[in-house]
Amino acid sequence: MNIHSHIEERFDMNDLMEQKFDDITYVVEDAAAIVTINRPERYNAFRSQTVDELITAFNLAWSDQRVRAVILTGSGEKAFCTGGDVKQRAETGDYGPSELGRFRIGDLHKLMRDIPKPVIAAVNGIAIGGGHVLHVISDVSIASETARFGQAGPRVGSFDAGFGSAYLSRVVGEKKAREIWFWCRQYTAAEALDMGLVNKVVPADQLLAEAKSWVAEVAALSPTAIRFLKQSFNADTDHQAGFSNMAMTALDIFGVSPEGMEGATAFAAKRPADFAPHVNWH
Ligand SMILES: CC(C)(COP(=O)(O)OP(=O)(O)OC[C@H]1O[C@@H](n2cnc3c(N)ncnc32)[C@H](O)[C@@H]1OP(=O)(O)O)[C@@H](O)C(=O)NCCC(=O)NCCSC(=O)CCC(=O)c1ccccc1C(=O)O
Repeated sequence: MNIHSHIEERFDMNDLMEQKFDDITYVVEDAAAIVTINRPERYNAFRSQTVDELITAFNLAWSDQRVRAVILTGSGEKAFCTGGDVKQRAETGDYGPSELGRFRIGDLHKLMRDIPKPVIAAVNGIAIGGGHVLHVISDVSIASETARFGQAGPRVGSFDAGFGSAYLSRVVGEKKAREIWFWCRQYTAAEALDMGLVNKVVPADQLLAEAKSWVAEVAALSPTAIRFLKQSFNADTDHQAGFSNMAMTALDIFGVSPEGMEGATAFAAKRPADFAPHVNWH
């Protein structure tokens, strides 16, 4: 018995896929696991439960011998993912209840890097904040012509001082990464292509077909070579996981501070945040 049949015997993937998801959908089609964030009424912002479900989905995709690459996308045409659910944060100061009592966004980032199969972000609309980070840490990004990109943390009292900033600067360079974070501007798909933030831009109605064709193409290649290569690319930036841990701890404290809460409360109230009382440089 080889290792693969052993795994299949112990874990019937069809049973595992019976999992019920509320915030995402998960389907396996040919060699592709398609993970769709499904909270269109919140522009696919994630809460703790969404992150729990994404972690389950990526673990399923990792174990499923049929799956050769994962496509991560968002439901609807408006948004890929708009990051943390700011309305939830304004309401409760956190991202809501979770399976293990923790908001495991850092675990999700690490899992997306560690899964030994390419992760393809199919960016179908706006990717902002923590949603932008999800596409940045994906192995490749394919964008619809209507997609928009940016970070929003400093506008809503948040930041990602882990992969979201350090790895972004590896992708687009220090100057551009600092511009993206410090000015919280939004960029078109064409601009994203120009700065090397995405691999390809296609018309919106061709996005999923394009992503699936990338899966079919990579599925014909050596899975072990791809696995080694992904781990080799990661090895060069894996130390950033340490910064990420510190960033999560910092954000736990900052998120509920008066300055952090002003950003979230202002967003929920649809008014500009007033950060002036929080200027405090020693
Ligand atoms: C995305 C917008 C620019 C879209 O603007 P617009 O087209 O004008 O539409 P709106 O009317 O604003 O939005 C439509 C509708 O969706 C709701 N919505 C949008 N985004 C969110 C959200 N993030 N949370 C909750 N709800 C959202 C919006 O309120 C509207 O609802 P109505 O009921 O119709 O009013 C614009 O919407 C926008 O700027 N959105 C906020 C983007 C944002 O600030 N995102 C959060 C950034 S901070 C973050 O993601 C933290 C990430 C994180 O959790 C983290 C923590 C620790 C370490 C690392 C991370 C990490 O990196 O992930």
